[in-house]
Amino acid sequence: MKPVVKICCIASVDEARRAVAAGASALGLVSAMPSGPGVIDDATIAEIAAAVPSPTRSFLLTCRTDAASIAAQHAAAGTTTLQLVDAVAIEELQALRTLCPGVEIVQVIHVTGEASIAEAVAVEPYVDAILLDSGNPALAVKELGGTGRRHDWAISRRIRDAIGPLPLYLAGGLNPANVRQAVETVQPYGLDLCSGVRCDGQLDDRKLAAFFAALDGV
Ligand SMILES: O=C(O)c1ccccc1NCC(=O)[C@H](O)[C@H](O)COP(=O)(O)O
Repeated sequence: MKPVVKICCIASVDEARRAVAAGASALGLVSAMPSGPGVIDDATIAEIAAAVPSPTRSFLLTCRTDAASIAAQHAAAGTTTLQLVDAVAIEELQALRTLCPGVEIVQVIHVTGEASIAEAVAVEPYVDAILLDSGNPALAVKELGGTGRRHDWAISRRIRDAIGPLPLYLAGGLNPANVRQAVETVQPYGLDLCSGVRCDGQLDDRKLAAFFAALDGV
């Protein structure tokens, strides 16, 4: 089945509309992060989320790790989905379920090596989807996304096979030239990208169209 596409680092209502028109079924709104090119302020996140037409989903990307704080941020943002870009303790994931009933929770795993497989398997029972990305949370200034880098898709495929039917998104350096190989290798439920459809930080309609055209051929 052809993967759904989430366009991330959306920075304005205009970018949101253009991404949806191109074929995106989800949009990513990046809140305060230790690093990265896609961060926008909380007021802009709420403005864009309110303008996203149903059934398009709006993902709030947060690096917070305590349930109460994440739930408060999500309520203020008005988004449909939570994307946790840093590791969150199991007890906090359980608390988040109670605090945000009905809200889809997507946990990011940064694929840094074989240990990432066990990390994904450990969180699988507590989340609605896993998103594999290419950050490096071990750095002094954490990298938690928007790197434009690929990771080892062979490990991503092993994670796909290890977590059973749970939806799996693939992110990290995806672009029109490599998306076909990415889908054939990993067989993800969804694709997520930021830098591959941008020029000088701005969403680029030609790159967007090229990405969806490349996906049509998969
Ligand atoms: O873009 C950022 O600044 C960012 C920072 C911290 C966490 C996530 C961030 N971006 C959101 C995403 O989920 C990206 O789509 C994902 O990391 C892939 O980015 P890219 O490799 O540039 O396609």
